[in-house]
Amino acid sequence: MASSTTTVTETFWTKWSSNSTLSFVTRKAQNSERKEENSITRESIPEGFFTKEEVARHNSPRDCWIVINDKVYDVSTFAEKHPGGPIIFTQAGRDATDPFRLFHTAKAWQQLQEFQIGELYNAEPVSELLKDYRELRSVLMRSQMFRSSKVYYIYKGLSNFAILAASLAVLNWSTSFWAILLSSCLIGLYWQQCGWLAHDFVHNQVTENRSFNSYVGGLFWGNLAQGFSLGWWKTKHNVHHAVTNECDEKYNPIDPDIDTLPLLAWSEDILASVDDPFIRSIISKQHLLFFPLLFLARISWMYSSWAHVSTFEMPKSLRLAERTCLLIHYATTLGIAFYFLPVPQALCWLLLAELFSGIGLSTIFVVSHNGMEMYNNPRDFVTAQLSSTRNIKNQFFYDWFSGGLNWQIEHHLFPTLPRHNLHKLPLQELPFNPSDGEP
Ligand code: HEM
Repeated sequence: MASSTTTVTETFWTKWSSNSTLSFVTRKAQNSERKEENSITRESIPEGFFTKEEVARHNSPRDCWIVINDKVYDVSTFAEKHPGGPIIFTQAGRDATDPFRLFHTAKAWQQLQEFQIGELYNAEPVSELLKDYRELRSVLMRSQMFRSSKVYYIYKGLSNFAILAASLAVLNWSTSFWAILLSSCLIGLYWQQCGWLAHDFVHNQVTENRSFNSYVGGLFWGNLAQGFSLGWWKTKHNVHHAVTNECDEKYNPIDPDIDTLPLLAWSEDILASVDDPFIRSIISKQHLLFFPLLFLARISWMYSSWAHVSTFEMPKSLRLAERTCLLIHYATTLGIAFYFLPVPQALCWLLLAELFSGIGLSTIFVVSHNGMEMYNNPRDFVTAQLSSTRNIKNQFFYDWFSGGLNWQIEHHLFPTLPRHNLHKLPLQELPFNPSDGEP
């Protein structure tokens, strides 16, 4: 059995190398098929069937159809009540089969049935790439690869506290310039590492209990330890996973992580969408602004977090929990600074810690996605991920420093796969239990 597993993974990974050709060929084939479909009239389609083009016209929040496994669903009445929030709109008028699989439990698959209105007419056969991806996913499920090691996550939590303790120990030992520099660097690292741990919880990698992951793991490691809002980050990050590096045809980002105008534009097409001469002049300096801005990332994200928990859109109890945890974060950080250091040095320590943590977080994102393709022609999930996501060759330090996100492609294809299993893809011989099916 193990050898068949290896074959599936090998086949899938081999195709990555020829992916751009594959996507070009697939697109060409789709275009010619589209021309043929245009000649199809509504009368010639059996009752209960819809063409891809018909589905694509229902592409707004109030009129939202999606396709999953060649079945057509009208989610217009549900979209605003969706527990995962507005991410559902990113799939309006599209085939959402693979993004849907990323995020949901059996409960959502059941609920989905309520919304079916028909089936896709003349559904195209699934590409070999997608077929392999889906097969690989089910192999990983049957091999228990989505089960986390609790020991690993306890170790991660404890090792984060060890970094915090080291930072405090340095301040306790000396308040010299070098000690302040080292301690602020360590606390910045602590926040960054807490961020990766919150990331794992919020992706439901750590336990199967989703409420525990978000409201215990996410609130503790995200809001309290790291100082970012769970709700703000989760909504933004899940959308980033569903439509990585995607812009609309007017080059407005759909992926919020590349929504950096008026400071940075990630492609010439995005730049071309900017008319304002003042903004163009700022962007023309982006090669100079780029690295300083990366240092400021954490300050900007803390601002967005507080702005998020100040709105009244979230449930009252969650807002209270998020705010309380954020306030504890601010109070403990200020408390540490002013307990150990006089005011000017304390302020320097705080600023340096924010800057170090900012660059530590943002560089991981930059190397993983920026400089990869930005696209406005929606394509299948796997092709989209492969064209917009980059791995960094594993080194022990970088693996640890980046929270395992040097395996960014694997992470994007399987966001709920625990961090400690990412490096086992693609060629590892997996333990295989044929009795465990896909949920
Ligand atoms: C009729 C269509 C849909 C239904 C019935 C549905 C239902 C649900 C349900 C019940 C949950 C709570 C978690 C769970 O029990 O699985 C959920 C969460 C979520 N949904 Fe959907 N959903 C739909 C479409 C989509 C689409 C198209 C996307 C985007 C690709 C999406 C993204 C999410 C996300 C990101 C979450 C949050 C997951 C988490 O808490 O970790 N959903 N959805």
